Amino acid sequence: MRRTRIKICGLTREADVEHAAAAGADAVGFVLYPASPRAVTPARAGQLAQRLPPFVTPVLLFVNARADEVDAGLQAVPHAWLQFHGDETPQDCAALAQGRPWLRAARVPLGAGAGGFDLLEFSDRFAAAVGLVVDAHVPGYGGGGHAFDWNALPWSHPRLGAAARVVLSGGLTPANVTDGVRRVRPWGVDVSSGVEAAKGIKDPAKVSAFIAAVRQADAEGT
Ligand SMILES: O=C(O)c1ccccc1N[C@@H]1O[C@H](COP(=O)(O)O)[C@@H](O)[C@H]1O
Repeated sequence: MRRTRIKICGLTREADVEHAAAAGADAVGFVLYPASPRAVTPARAGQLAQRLPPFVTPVLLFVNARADEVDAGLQAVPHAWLQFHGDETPQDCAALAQGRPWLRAARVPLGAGAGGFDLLEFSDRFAAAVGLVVDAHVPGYGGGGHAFDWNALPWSHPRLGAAARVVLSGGLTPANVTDGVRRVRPWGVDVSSGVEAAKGIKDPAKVSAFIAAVRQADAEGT
């Protein structure tokens, strides 16, 4: 059976970290972007990451961060993966990551079609990324709770390795993620708004429902 990897992002509370891990998340995200309503400091991310059991990966999310800011995050959470969600070039990402695994967010315009966004070109440009978080283009760079047109991109193209590098993101919810996994067949999914009670506050029932909805699509073998 396929097993779509699941990242729950934008955590700010110990209880939410512990629930996400217990419910079956593969990764949790901490937003180190001060302008986000879900922002945490590096020190706080370090405290939260200590609540994770083995094999659940902490991911530090940055938007156009300086090297010293990324360094501070990695000092606080040394085993973290990195997610670059801004305008970083491939060279920026490689330099900032210092050999750590990193993901790069792609931002697909909203509305019908992909609005000129070329996923294959993006994938080639960011060939050194371990994964591409394919998100909607929203103000504030991300976390907007809006889904783009999943039918507009060539997910099964061989240049994407049958979507093996794709993490579907943007406006996912317990109600739509089963359909998203069926259509895209991504390696993973990433969610923030769709499992929240309020910005930065996760709803445990929504987190559990989201993970169950992903597993439903997995069980269908699609
Ligand atoms: O969560 C944020 O506040 C955020 C801010 C800046 C960049 C990215 C952010 N979050 C990421 O956005 C996507 C989609 O989120 P949503 O599910 O639509 O709310 C996801 O990768 C978040 O990690």
